[in-house]
Order: sequence, then structure tokens, then C-alpha cells
Amino acid sequence: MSNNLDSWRQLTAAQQPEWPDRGELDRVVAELAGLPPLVFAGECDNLKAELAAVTRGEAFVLQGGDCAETFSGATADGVRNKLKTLLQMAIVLTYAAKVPVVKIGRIAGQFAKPRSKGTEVRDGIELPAYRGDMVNGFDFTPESRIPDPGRLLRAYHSSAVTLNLVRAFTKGGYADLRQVHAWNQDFVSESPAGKRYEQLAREIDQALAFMHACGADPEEFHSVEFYSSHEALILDYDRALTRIDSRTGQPYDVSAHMVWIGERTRQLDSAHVEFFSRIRNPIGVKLGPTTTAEDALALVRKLNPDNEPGRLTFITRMGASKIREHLPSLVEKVTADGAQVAWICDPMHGNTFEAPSGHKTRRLDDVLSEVAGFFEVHRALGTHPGGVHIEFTGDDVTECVGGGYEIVEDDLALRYETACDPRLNRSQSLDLAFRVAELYRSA
Ligand SMILES: O=C[C@H](O)[C@H](O)COP(=O)(O)O
Ligand SMILES: C=C(OP(=O)(O)O)C(=O)O
Repeated sequence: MSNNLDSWRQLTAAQQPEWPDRGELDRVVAELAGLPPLVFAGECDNLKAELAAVTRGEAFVLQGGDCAETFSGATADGVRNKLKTLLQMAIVLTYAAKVPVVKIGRIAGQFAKPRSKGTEVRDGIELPAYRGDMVNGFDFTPESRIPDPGRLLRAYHSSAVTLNLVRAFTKGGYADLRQVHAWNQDFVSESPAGKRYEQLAREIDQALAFMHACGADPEEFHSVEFYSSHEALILDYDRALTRIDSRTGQPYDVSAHMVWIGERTRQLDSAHVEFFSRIRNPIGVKLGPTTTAEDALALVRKLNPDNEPGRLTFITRMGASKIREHLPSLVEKVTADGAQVAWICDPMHGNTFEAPSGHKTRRLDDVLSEVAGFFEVHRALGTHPGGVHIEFTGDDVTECVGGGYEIVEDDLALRYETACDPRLNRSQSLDLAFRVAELYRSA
């Protein structure tokens, strides 16, 4: 395949900022192109191999993090809390699924957001929509909402800081299995939802005690592989961070291990699909409820012509009320075609609604119902429910309703901190992990 990494420039790229100063953008892009990679191509290949195991039904993906990372959120506490929650979820899922859990953060690069409207109106004042810290500011002022190419550089540096913390936390003892399990025991004993999971937590405890007694103490108990991912929305940024791998001569987007194409930019003839067809990272595509099997198969042919397992993951986000109706024919036809793809479920983006207070929110029950539907559909077809993709934070925010502490719509204003869509808080995320574990065990 020819590696014209700029072929996308001839095509329509939706959701791109209207940069006021093209010259400044060109200067920033040139600077980005000279900066070191954030990840190595070999690490991307390792993730691809792990995702190939997911495709074969031998592993499960846990992908999650902020809807929109912010520059101010790149702190040691913020990153640690997110990692802690994700590791807690992973241990429960590993025990229940009896397969390795591939851990991927929506982290260290998730700074750009596609929006359904170009502008936002507040009290009769209309301003350009916030498009993520990589593009413009969240403050509702005309100055802040002007796209600023300098933000692409800040996104790069913020990603580097975050990745540095991620690597230190995951390799430096913080991910110790017994420690992570002890945090889960705290959740089970202290949270209102926890009671239900006592039995599962006890079993994990016994399994760990047994392995300890046997003297098993492998390196995997003390550190974990953790990968970064984001929606590669702003093509100038991801193109500037694409490098030719010296081992293979192939291009990799070294801004993250995995990148995905969003539901709003996945058209077959789009600039995004063209750009993704040229890079060699493992990639994802979000598929909403209007996706036809023909759309999915055309994407397979364009994005994974060699049918390489691990290269392509479909992240379905149908909505709780639609998944049981729409997902079966998609999975059935893609599978019948012999396409090697991993299927994972994003139970967030099809379940957003606006509360009377004006806050965007999601019901934990809808999220759980979509995940349950995902398992039901795959079980009925004999295919592998390969993972979940969620928006969450390790903090006790009040952005989604429901859960053990029963957040109701009137509570949303108490701690609503997301810069874009509502995230599950720590307790709701753990609740979800234990529920997915129950789904596995009920198989
Ligand atoms: O995270 C996803 C999208 O960016 C988000 O759902 C768009 O939200 P909007 O409809 O408020 O623009
Ligand atoms: C925008 C997102 O999702 P989708 O493309 O599925 O709407 C997202 O995951 O941030």
C-alpha cells in the first residue's frame, strides 16, 4: 500500500476547527512534527497483538476515561484516581471473565470533541461551541472560544505529562494486585451497592490467598500494561505526530497506542477514514444505531484490507433501547463475511439525555442495560462480547444518575465537573464492573 499520509487532505474533514490564522497553524504543526513520539510503534504492535486475542475471544477490553480531558486535569491526583478505578474494575473482570483484560485509557490525548452544533447559546448569547482543550477554551467568552493552534502544542505536552504519570503509576508498584483488591474490598464493605458483590470479592480474596500460599509472585502481580487512546479528530494534530517506524518502514500515529474514528466522522469517503487507512496502529470505529452491515463491511475493506486480527475494533454505541434490535444483523453479517474484528460496547453515547436542570446526563440503569444487551446479542450469535468502552472518572462527581448512592436529577448540580459529556463516578464505575462480572458468570 502506498503511504501517502496526506491523501486525506483532498477529502472532506468534518468537525475541524476554523483556525483564524492558517499561518500560525502551519507553524505549530511544523513544530509538532519535530517533537519526539509519545508512544513507540512497537508498543502499538503489542496492543494490536492483545486486541488480536480479543478478536479470537481470548481477552476482554476495558477502555475508559474522561469524555474530554482538560489541561488543568493533568495532575498526579487526577491521573492516579482514574488509574486506580480502572485497575479495580480490571481485577474484577479478569477474575470473572477468566481471560486477560486489555487496559486502555481514554487518556493522554483525549482533548478534542466533535459537537452536534457549531454554536452554544446561553442567556441569548451565541458563541462557538467548546471543542475540547486542544481547540478552544471552556469559558463562555468570545475570546476563549476562538480556536487557538497553540493549544495543539499544549495538548502534546499535557499528554506527555499524563503518560509519564501513567507509566510511573503502572510500573512503579501502585498497580500491585493485592493492593488493588484491598481497594475493592473497601468498596464492597463501605458502599451501599457493595453488599451485592461480597461473594465475588470473597472469591477473589481466596484466589489471591491461594496463589500467595503457593509462592506465586509473578511480575504481572506488581505492574500492568496500560495503553493510551483518543479520538483522532483533529487531523492536523494526528498527522503531525505520525512517524515512519524505523523497524518496519510503516507509518504510526505515535500520539497514542490506539486511535479511533467517531460516529460523526466515519463516512467511507471521509478524510478521517482515509487518514486511518494509512496508519498502522490498532484502530477503532464507533458505530451508532444507523450503521448498516454494508457500512461496516465497507469500513472493514477500507481499514483492514489484509483482515489482520487486532487492527480493527468496532465500538458499538446503539443506546439501551436499540441495541437488541440493531446489533444482531451487524454482527451476524460482519462475522459471516469472515471479517476479523473485535467488538466492544460503548454504553455511554447512545444513552445521553438532558435533565430538566439543563445538565446532560445518563442513567446508570441504561448503561447497564446496553451492556447486558451487548452480551445477550453476542451470546445468541456465538460471537465474543469483547469489551466495554466507558466515560468515567475516579472522583465522586455527580454527572450520571443512579448507582448505589442513588444520585437523582436534583443532585446533578452538586458536583458536575465534566467539560463535555457526563461520566460515571468511581462508585458507579465499580458497580458496572461487578455487573459485567455477573454477566460473565451467568453465561
Ligand atoms: O462526547 C461526545 C460528543 O462530543 C458529545 O456527545 C457531543 O455532544 P453535543 O451533542 O453536546 O455536541
Ligand atoms: C464523541 C464520542 O463518541 P461518538 O463518536 O460515539 O459519539 C466520544 O467517544 O467521545
